[in-house]
Amino acid sequence: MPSLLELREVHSGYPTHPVLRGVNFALAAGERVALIGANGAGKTTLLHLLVGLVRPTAGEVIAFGQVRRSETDFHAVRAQVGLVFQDADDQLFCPTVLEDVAFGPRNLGRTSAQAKADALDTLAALGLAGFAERVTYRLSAGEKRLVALATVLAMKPTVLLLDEPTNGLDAATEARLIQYLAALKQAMVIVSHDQQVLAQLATRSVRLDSGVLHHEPRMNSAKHP
Ligand SMILES: Nc1ncnc2c1ncn2[C@@H]1O[C@H](COP(=O)(O)OP(=O)(O)OP(=O)(O)O)[C@@H](O)[C@H]1O
Repeated sequence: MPSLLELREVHSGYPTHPVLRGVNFALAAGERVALIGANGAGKTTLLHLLVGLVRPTAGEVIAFGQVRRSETDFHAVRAQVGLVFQDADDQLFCPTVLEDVAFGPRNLGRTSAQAKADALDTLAALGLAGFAERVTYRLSAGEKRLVALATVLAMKPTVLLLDEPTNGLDAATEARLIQYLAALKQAMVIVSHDQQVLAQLATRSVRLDSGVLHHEPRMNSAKHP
């Protein structure tokens, strides 16, 4: 099966130090891959490479069968690949929750009525019905995390990249979120240190260590979609 997203021999880093050294990674349809590794291992960097927010110093990024290099290339990728940032404050910038969640669908060219409907549907599906008129900056950290996820899901992306999606959630909300994500058909990469995510959601995992990506044995406990 052709990959949705792929990194081939990718190197990345900053003038002071290398972060990734020759990483090979491929995400296929239906997979939910957990990306694990110590703090500072380069997990966020890897997600950002997949959507062109960080560019490789060597190697190739391939999305939907095409090598992507320019900002225009990645603009098209970002219309189909939804990234939920590690810090929800990087995702939310509108006065109200509804405006934030409708922003993405509207930006993709949907009518304002359709964007609003998509936003309200997504909020309801995430158990956030009633949040539409809330003031975004006054939400709790956990509420912000769920709304940040809603901003991405409302765009109905083909692929989801989730950077520590369960951080700061209470146990009941986390369980509900995992169940919700497990029912989605989209392929996803999930950066997580959370055992529940690994056990219940991931279909396999990869681990970054000293800039090298290790492919872990396949997991059996999570159900494949
Ligand atoms: N703009 C930058 N300039 C210099 N170094 C950076 C920059 N952004 C990230 N780094 C460094 O790159 C390394 C990888 O960072 P990254 O955020 O990808 O790690 P991570 O595995 O996601 O970490 P965590 O689990 O703590 O979120 C870290 O050492 C970080 O300090």
